[in-house]
Amino acid sequence: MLVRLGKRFRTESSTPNLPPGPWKLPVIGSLHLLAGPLPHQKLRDMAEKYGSLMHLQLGQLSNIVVSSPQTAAEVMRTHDIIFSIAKDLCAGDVKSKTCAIVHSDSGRRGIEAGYSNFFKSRITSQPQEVLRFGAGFNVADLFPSAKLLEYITGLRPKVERLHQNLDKIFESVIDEHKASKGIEGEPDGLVDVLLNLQENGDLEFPLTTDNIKAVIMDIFIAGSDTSFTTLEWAMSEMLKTPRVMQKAQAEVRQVFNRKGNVDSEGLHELEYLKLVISETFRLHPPLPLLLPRECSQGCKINGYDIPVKSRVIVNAWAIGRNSEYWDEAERFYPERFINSSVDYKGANFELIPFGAGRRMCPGMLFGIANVELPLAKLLYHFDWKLAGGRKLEDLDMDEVFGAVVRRKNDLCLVPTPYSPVAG
Ligand code: HEM
Repeated sequence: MLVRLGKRFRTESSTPNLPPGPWKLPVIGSLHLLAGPLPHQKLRDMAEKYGSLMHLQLGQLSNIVVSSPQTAAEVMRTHDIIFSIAKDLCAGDVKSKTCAIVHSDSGRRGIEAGYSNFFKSRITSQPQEVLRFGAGFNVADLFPSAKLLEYITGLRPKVERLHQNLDKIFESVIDEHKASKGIEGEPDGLVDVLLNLQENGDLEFPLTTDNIKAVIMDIFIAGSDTSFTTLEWAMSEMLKTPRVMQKAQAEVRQVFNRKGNVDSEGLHELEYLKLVISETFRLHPPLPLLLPRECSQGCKINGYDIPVKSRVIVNAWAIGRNSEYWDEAERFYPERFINSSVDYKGANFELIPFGAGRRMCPGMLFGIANVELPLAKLLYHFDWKLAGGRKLEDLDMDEVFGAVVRRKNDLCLVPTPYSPVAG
């Protein structure tokens, strides 16, 4: 008996004190509870029951789900060094190069020129596919030791095909840029900037052609759907709340009527539009679960043990709709940001559409510009109504989950051109 008791004592004392979480089945853990199309919503519902720091066993993976500003601050500010972004999404070395390039001046100018060239050409549906695979909720991802699952579920062949397609596109883009190097009148785009950096070697690290491809991919994948989705949600919410649409439109037209068109110079005068964008980020952060992090060494948070290799998921969507922090949290009400010190730049953990801490989005300023300018143009040049004579009450706000959460149903609108003279 004594031996038995001793064994039991040893086992109990070595059992980690995990954060609370739902019940689990053998092998799949709590995977069945996450079934359904919108994991960020399911995770929010579970967090209401188990708390803002929750343990969730999914297959072989131990997940820690964070759903409140305080816990997010604790994880992303205090424990940032311990949690690194999960390595399947991040060939770490390439990511740091991307960040350095996005932050460098020539990098930023190149990205602006490169974006328009790229969208004129061939990258169209690929970003969505990459983001879908990157979301980390594929069954094969949850059983990392069962390599066969990658083939049974078809994940590996699909990812490899996508990889080959993208590689061919990037290869041909790089070749074209090498061939047209030095042609007068051609502005330097992103690829030219990267090729120059590779040739002149003025970075702290050598830049290989594979690195260049990865950086291009990172920037276009991370920057295209995120901005577009925000634009679409902003338009949807304004249509649902005509008062906001009219106010935003009146502001844009008042600022730009003297010029007759919208350009980036007057954008800083659009104070109300900025509130609209903040409110859109609060209700519709394009990456609702940010990017998953991995715990590189065991640690304690709020008194609970966080095991090494746990995947840490921060539910930015749930945080933005947390009624303890936001009055009438589900209402689209841009005025809530008037005289508010809360913004989305990473210091206020109740609003983190760009993440926070060391791994915060390095493309934030560019992302905002990508939303502000087109939104101002849409509002200035057109009045909008729903297509097919549909009523505003019929406009749904259903979501579909990829790594970017976008509208489930397309937003079909009829534009009526606006003329400043008639206005
Ligand atoms: C509305 C636009 C955008 C939103 C909402 C957004 C949001 C985010 C979020 C939430 C993350 C993860 C941060 C974290 O987990 O803490 C991220 C990472 C990243 N974003 Fe953005 N982003 C946007 C636009 C852009 C643009 C335009 C670029 C590039 C030009 C970009 C490049 C990146 C990169 C490279 C990372 C990975 C950083 C790392 O791993 O350390 N993003 N973004």
